[in-house]
Amino acid sequence: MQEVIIATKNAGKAKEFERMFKPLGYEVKTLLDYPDFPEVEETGTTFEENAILKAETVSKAFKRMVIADDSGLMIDALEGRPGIYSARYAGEEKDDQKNMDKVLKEMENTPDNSRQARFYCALAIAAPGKEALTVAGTCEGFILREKRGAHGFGYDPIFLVEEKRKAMAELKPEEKSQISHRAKALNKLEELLPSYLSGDEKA
Ligand SMILES: O=c1nc[nH]c2c1ncn2[C@H]1C[C@H](O)[C@@H](COP(=O)(O)OP(=O)(O)OP(=O)(O)O)O1
Ligand SMILES: [Mg+2]
Repeated sequence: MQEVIIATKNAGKAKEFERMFKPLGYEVKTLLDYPDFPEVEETGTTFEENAILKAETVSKAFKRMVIADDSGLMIDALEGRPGIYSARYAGEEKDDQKNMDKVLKEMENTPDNSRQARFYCALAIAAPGKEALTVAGTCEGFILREKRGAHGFGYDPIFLVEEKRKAMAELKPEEKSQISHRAKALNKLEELLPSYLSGDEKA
């Protein structure tokens, strides 16, 4: 089976990429398979910049084609926060429960009709000798008032998926990987991949 390297140390993302790449005939390797590889610092100001940083750093080190994911939750009532700071919203330890608790607290007094939010996923692909390319996907929804469901990772328990009327964490993994921001971005990447690999980057 062909192999694809995803520049992530996030186990939740790794599982989702495994599920999404399997039908395409790819075995997924992530940085969890290379625990000594240092975490890439996310110094960019956009999801796209951070995804490129991660993809290019790992691609240069491995001399291989690499895909990276930078993603997060954007809440209208919080002017787009936590945004690119989603992973460390409640501190350096990247604790999903603490991050969700902080959001729930900040949204305590936000009325039901003002709780719109979206997940955003930027994927970057980098390969030796090629300029990196990015695509993005979003998933629309609302911030719940308490955690619901046990699937997924990150902010999934407090995010009501608009088209499903269920918390993201209540969706089975196969359902999430049909409708998620990550799935939509990956669909776009799939379309662009042949021309990227053949070197015709403008196509
Ligand atoms: O489908 C999702 N469902 C719930 N939460 C999600 C999702 N997608 C991203 N998120 C949240 C998790 C984390 O708080 C942040 C990603 O931060 P982000 O820097 O991209 O990932 P990370 O540091 O965990 O791993 P890495 O950089 O090694 O890929 O957004
Ligand atoms: Mg990160």
